Amino acid sequence: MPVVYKIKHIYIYKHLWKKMGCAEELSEFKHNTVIGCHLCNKSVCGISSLLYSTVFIRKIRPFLAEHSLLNKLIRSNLVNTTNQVEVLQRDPTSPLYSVKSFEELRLKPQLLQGVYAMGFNRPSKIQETALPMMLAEPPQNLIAQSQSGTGKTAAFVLAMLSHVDPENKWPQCLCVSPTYELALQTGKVIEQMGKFYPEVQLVYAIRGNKLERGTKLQEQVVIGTPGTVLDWCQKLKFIDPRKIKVFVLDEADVMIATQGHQDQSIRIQRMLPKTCQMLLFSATFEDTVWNFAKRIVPDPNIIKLKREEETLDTIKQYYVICNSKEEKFQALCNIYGAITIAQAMIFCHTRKTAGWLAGELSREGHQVALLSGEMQVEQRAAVIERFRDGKEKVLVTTNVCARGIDVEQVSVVINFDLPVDKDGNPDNETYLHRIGRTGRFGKRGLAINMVDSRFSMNILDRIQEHFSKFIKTKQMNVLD
Ligand SMILES: Nc1ncnc2c1ncn2[C@@H]1O[C@H](COP(=O)(O)OP(=O)(O)OP(=O)(O)O)[C@@H](O)[C@H]1O
Repeated sequence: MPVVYKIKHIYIYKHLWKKMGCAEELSEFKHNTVIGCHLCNKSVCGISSLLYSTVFIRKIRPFLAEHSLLNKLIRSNLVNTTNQVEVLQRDPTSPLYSVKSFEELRLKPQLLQGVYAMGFNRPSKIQETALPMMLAEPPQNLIAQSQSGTGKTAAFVLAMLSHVDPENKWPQCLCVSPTYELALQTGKVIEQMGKFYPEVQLVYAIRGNKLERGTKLQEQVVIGTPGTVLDWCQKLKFIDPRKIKVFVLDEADVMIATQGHQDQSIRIQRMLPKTCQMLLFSATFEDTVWNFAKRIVPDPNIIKLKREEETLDTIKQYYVICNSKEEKFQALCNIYGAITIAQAMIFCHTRKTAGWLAGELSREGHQVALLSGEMQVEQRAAVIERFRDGKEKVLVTTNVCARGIDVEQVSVVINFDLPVDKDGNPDNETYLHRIGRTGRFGKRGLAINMVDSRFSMNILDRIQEHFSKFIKTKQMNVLD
């Protein structure tokens, strides 16, 4: 029997360590997660800390591939961060902090089962604070803000499922999402959370889901995009809006950034009964979002963050200086090995740059996915699905998927171009949404901003000022 080191439930065999050609002392990797292959009883080491593991990972990559362990390696990142989440949940300053358990939130047993099956141990701050308000009798309206990836979706999904009367076979909860992809994603959470509550059914009011004229929906929960939901309520009459008990507006900031969505949402809201509970969630609350929120949610409870609380400390932010687009590309190639240990998203300002970058990376032999606005929504959803499954490690995109998309393995976000609005001013909300694709629910994340001109440096300075957050500079080779 070889000597086995046990580090946090996972094993490493000493003889294999040497065989893999690892000259480094084991102690150097003390804090790392180590994984073993259960199938062939061999083992290999995986490292959770992204940055100082690159060389090591390169060395063991062939071994991992041989034993189909690449996916487990990514999982090992998650194993370690479970501890991180638990630590954060005990820190009163963290958005994941909670004093209550899910039991204390008085959820239905079927939902409690669903929550635990999803691997949630404790609620986050937003879940702990918002759920009692949302579940109170009589129902209360709520406008709520919480940082990206802190469990807002899970919070309102639990509220909706708690309010459904499964005996009544008609739509009772209506959730409006700003995009097709987000509607699908939230729908998945509803399906997972409601897994042990099969009497409650869900239907998607999204483009492509064509129902026969005269259909009267029996599903109790409807999730969709504003245009289709409006049609289903008004023109096609699949939904009787007067019977809706809970109305959720998710990602309100994204909603109002999209032409026509604000108007459609208000028209839907006007058809709902006065007694309907209105819930509005957003990660950012600029004045425009506030005005919209107050118009749509009468007499609300409000949960709001201070500006300096909006960014998450678990996401480390840096910037690197390059002199041109080509230099940015070269810099990206240099750290490619590091960013593909887990998954990365690269944001560009235009479809043209995104297309160019994805093409260049592919020419260099890197396997990347491209997601941009001109693609059909179904095509976009398929790209996201492949990325979520880890089939591609790098997703090059524009703002089209900056917001709301939840892929937990994303550990690096790169702003190939900094986000600016149409007047050339910093787009702070988009910045927050983009970097929020990493650091999901307490996981560590890295955001790298590529600065290639005085103009972009000025944008970055203004972003730092806005969030009162100092962003450090780094040399690209140091990042590697
Ligand atoms: N209590 C919990 N315990 C563990 N994981 C959780 C918990 N609540 C949510 N999560 C997980 O955290 C991740 C982020 O949650 P969610 O998508 O609900 O965040 P969000 O605040 O809606 O994010 P965004 O602002 O980007 O839309 C998801 O993968 C979700 O499964």
